[in-house]
Amino acid sequence: MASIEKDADGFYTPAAAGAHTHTVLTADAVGENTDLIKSSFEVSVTLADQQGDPNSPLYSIKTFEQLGLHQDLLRGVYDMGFSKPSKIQERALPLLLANPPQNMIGQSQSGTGKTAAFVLTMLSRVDFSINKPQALCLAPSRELARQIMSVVVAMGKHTPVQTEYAIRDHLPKSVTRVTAQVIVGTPGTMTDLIRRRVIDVSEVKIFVLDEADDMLNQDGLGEQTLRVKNQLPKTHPVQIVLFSATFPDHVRNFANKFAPRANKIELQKTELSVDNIRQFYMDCRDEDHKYEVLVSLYNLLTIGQSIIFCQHRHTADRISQRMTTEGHKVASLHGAKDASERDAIIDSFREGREKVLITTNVIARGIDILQVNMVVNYDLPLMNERGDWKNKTDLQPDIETYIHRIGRTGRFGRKGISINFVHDKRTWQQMEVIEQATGRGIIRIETNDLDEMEEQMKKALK
Ligand SMILES: Nc1ncnc2c1ncn2[C@@H]1O[C@H](COP(=O)(O)OP(=O)(O)OP(=O)(O)O)[C@@H](O)[C@H]1O
Repeated sequence: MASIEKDADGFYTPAAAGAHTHTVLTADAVGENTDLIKSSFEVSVTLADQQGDPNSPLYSIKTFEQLGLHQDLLRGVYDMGFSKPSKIQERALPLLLANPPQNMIGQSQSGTGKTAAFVLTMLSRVDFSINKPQALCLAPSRELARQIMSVVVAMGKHTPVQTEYAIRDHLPKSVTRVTAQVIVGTPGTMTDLIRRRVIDVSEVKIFVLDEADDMLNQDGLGEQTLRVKNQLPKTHPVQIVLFSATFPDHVRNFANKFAPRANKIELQKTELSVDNIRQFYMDCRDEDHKYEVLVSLYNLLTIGQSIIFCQHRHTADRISQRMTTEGHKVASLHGAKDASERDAIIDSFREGREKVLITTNVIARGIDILQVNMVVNYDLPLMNERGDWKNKTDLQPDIETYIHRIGRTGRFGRKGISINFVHDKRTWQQMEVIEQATGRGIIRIETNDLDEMEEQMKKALK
């Protein structure tokens, strides 16, 4: 790997922002004035405004043409309806596409378009005349791996790219060789397929970790992720690309070793979450009251779509079963369900067939469903110092998971709201810690004042 010149602190500093243009759809361009068209028109106008605001993470002075993408990929990007790059895309893509390839540690808020940045890089690195794996991408959940793959397929639509999954229960045991060029998966299955030589890594040129801080967490997926990296060829450089909305201090050192001499795009601690997500809390009397409050919110939860996060699988099961018995339509998703069941549940939620999804941290990261306008932290995310929440001692608020959970709403400049349930002094203090760490106010709403909640919701989502 060629060494890279950087500033005295070792960081890449992008050029100062200059003039910008607004891209606004005209009423004629959107056609008839149905509600759906009107709302997509409003979103487009808002996005265009934000993409022209230098303080927004969606801001860019460049066009996709100026970022050095191949014509076929540009067509893919425009087919997806993107008109201008976001800040992370504008800053990261020229560095990611430079030759010789350079490593990257990239940070940008949730919902600001990191996926496109690394997917376009993977597709740019592939030699389509070689039928061997060349780009590997790992994510912490099968749901996220499947979503990333949908972006690879959409952006690569005008290329001959072949793709394959490395997720549990996907490839039949009879498959002995994968010829696809881009492989997206989870670390356990990826390691296994490489070890069994079903995936031949001899031509791999780029290795991407989405949600990289999670993938490198030494008490979680870190060991398996490192195993994949150690299986990669030593005969030629492999570009290592790490992306996340969060990089807590305890994984930064490991990230720097994992992606040596990387170009870095970093956020300040005060910029971690986007301000289009309004945060609220409700002070419940006890655990059982939390359930009653959730049920009382059902009508508001179903205005758009909502995701309810619990700390444990059994809580997700318990409240979804109880709500279902009481006549509400909800789905529940967690890691103890079968692979095929998980796929069916998330697909059905994505298609809007269910409006309320009760889940655990399994989909706290990366999942991109634009209609989700509400996130409820039924339980606040907690962990102990070692990043382990199963061992109940010494549990502290898990700031990173909180940021990712609320980031399931407010995607790419849209408005969203989050509601935290607290029910005793301890949970109240935990929420205070979260409020301080994220630097954003969390507003109280009375548990019995649904009118106030509705009013606040209208204001927040306007
Ligand atoms: N340049 C663009 N113009 C319009 N929409 C975009 C653009 N780039 C990305 N998007 C859309 O924005 C949404 C969020 O993008 P993406 O899922 O990549 O966010 P992310 O930064 O990876 O978020 P997270 O940290 O939650 O994983 C997606 O629906 C994506 O299609």
